Amino acid sequence: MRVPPNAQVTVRSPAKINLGLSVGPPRPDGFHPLATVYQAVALYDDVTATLRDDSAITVEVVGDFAVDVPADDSNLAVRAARMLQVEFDVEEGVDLTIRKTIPVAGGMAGGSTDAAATLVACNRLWGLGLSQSELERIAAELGSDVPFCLVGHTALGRGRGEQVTEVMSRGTFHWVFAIADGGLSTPAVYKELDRLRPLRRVESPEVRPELLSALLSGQSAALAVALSNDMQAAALSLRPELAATLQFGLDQGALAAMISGSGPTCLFLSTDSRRAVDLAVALAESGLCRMVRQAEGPVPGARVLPAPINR
Ligand SMILES: C[C@@](CO)(OP(=O)(O)O)[C@H](O)COP(=O)(O)OP(=O)(O)OC[C@H]1O[C@@H](n2ccc(N)nc2=O)[C@H](O)[C@@H]1O
Ligand SMILES: Nc1ncnc2c1ncn2[C@@H]1O[C@H](COP(=O)(O)OP(=O)(O)O)[C@@H](O)[C@H]1O
Repeated sequence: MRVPPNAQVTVRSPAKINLGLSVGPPRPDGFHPLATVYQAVALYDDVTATLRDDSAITVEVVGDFAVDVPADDSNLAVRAARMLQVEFDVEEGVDLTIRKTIPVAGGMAGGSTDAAATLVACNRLWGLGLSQSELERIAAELGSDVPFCLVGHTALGRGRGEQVTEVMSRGTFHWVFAIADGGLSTPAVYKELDRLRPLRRVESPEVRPELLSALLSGQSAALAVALSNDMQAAALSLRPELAATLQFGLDQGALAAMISGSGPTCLFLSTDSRRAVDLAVALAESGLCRMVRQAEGPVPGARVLPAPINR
C-alpha cells in the first residue's frame, strides 16, 4: 500500500562490529557460511534523499572519508535506490547525499549501512509503504551485511551473514576504534583466510556460548574473553603492522583488542567511558593509526531523523 511521499528524508545508520565471527569453508557459490554476532555501534553515516521529478539517481558524498567513496553508479547507496526504483516501478528519482563518518573498507560495513539507510529513506520518500521484512529481503540482495544494518542492536548472523535474528544483550559496551591508513578488500581477506587454512579441516561455523552469556550478563570483562574473529589472522597476514596497534591498546589497559570484521580497523573494549577516552588519547598520540574514534554499542539500525523545524 502506497503512502504519501515526502520531499526530503534523512536516515541515520550505524557502523557494525563482529563480536564473534566464525567462518566455515567456502560454499559452491564462493561465499563463506558464517556464524557471527553483530553489534551496531554509535558511529553513523547520514543519508539524505531528496525527491526528483525525473527518474535520475545521483549521489554526493561529504564528510571525513568522502574521497575514498565512489560517487557513481557503483556506490552501494545508488544500487539500493535503483533496486527499489526498478522493482516497484517508481517514476521519480532521487538525489542522495551521504555524510560519511564510518571508515571506508574498514571492516565496519560503511557501504552496507549506506545501502540500508537508502532503502529506508527511499521507502519513505517514494511512499512505497514497504514493511521491515520486505526491506530486509531486498537488503540481502544488496550485500550480506545490509540486513543487519537495518536491524541494528545485537544480532546473530547466519547463512552468508544475511539471516539475522536479534540476540539479548544487557547494558552498554564502550569501544575505541583505531582507523588504519587505507582499507582492506573484504574478498581479498576471505581469500587470504582460505589460503592460510587449505589443509586444515574447517569446522562448521558456530557462535561461542560464552559470548551469548557474556552479552546477557552485560559484563565487559566477560565479553572481553569471549570475543573472537576467524578473519583476524588473514587481516594480520595482509597487514602485519596492525599487530603493534592491537598490542599497544592492550598495554594501555584495554580489556580486549581485535580486528573489526575483515579489517583493517582495530577495535578495543574498555571498562567505562573514562577509560575509553584515555585509551583513545593514547592511541591518537601513538602515531600508529590514521584516526581514533570512540563509540558505544549497541544502538538501533537505520532510522529516519526528525525533519528540521523551519521557523
Ligand atoms: C567480513 C564481513 C563481516 O561482517 O564484513 P566486513 O568486515 O568486510 O565489513 C562480511 O562478511 C562482509 O559482508 P559484505 O561486505 O556485505 O559482503 P558482500 O558484499 O555480500 O560480499 C562481498 C564479497 O565478500 C566475500 N564474502 C562475503 C560474505 C561471506 N559470507 N562470504 C564471502 O566470501 C565474497 O567474495 C563476496 O563476493
Ligand atoms: N556508500 C559507500 N560507502 C563506502 N564504500 C562504498 C560505498 N559504496 C561503494 N563502496 C565501495 O565498497 C568498498 C567496501 O567499503 P565498506 O563497506 O566501507 O567496507 P567494509 O566491507 O570493509 O565494511 C569500498 O572499497 C568502496 O569502494
